[in-house]
Amino acid sequence: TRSTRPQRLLKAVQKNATRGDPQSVISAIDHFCRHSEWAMNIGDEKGTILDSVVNELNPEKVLELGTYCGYSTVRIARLLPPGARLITLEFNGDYAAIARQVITWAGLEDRVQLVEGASEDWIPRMKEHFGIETFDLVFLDHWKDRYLPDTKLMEDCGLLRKGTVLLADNVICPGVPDYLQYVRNSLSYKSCYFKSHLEYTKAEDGLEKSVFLG
Ligand SMILES: CNc1ncnc2c1ncn2[C@@H]1O[C@H](/C=C/CNC(=O)c2cc(-c3ccc(F)cc3)cc(O)c2O)[C@H](F)[C@H]1O
Ligand SMILES: [Mg+2]
Repeated sequence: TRSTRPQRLLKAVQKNATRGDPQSVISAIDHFCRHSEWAMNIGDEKGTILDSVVNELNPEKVLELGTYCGYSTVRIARLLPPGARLITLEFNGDYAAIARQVITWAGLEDRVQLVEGASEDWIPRMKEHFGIETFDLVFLDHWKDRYLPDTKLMEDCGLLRKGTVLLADNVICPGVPDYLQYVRNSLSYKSCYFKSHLEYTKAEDGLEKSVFLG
């Protein structure tokens, strides 16, 4: 039967990227998505904004909601010091299998913990299962109607501390209106919008960076 797009994306990485070289993995995926088949990775333009937020924070503990093929996982993990940890949640087994291979091709498997499961099931287990008290950075890029409930769940589970940064993809396209309204009006967050474009297109999109104030 015909291969899937994530399988073809992985093939492009294995063909065009150098093992152990995260930048070549990023470039191979961006080239594939720009010239062969569009895929919903954050992409190179918004990816540069993600990079700057990670570099500014120098986070020890990072949570990613929605791994997909692992593109943003590689972007974030390549900037982390060896002692730091990125936990990424993905409940689609096919996507998780592809992402594991992409992350390993980049040579970043020792900094990344890919958990195959749903965010709503695993957010409440971060303390007892991973020994994580709070996160320094959370990257939201999963189902758009889950950004807000999962943010409230993270608050309730005590996973956010004064200064924790939430970075949300797609706040314009496809859009996350309920989440935006919440973080922009809540007294518990200082929020700002980074205007950009939908990956590999000219359509507007952007990232919302929200600092939890405790
Ligand atoms: C709900 N809890 C979950 N737990 C674990 N993994 C999850 C969970 N929910 C989803 N996943 C996992 O997270 C991923 C979901 C990504 C969804 N992303 C998008 O839809 C998305 C869409 C566009 C887009 C824009 C314009 C257009 F014309 C078409 C598409 C652009 C983007 O950058 C996106 O991120 C994965 F697929 C799913 O299994
Ligand atoms: Mg996205």
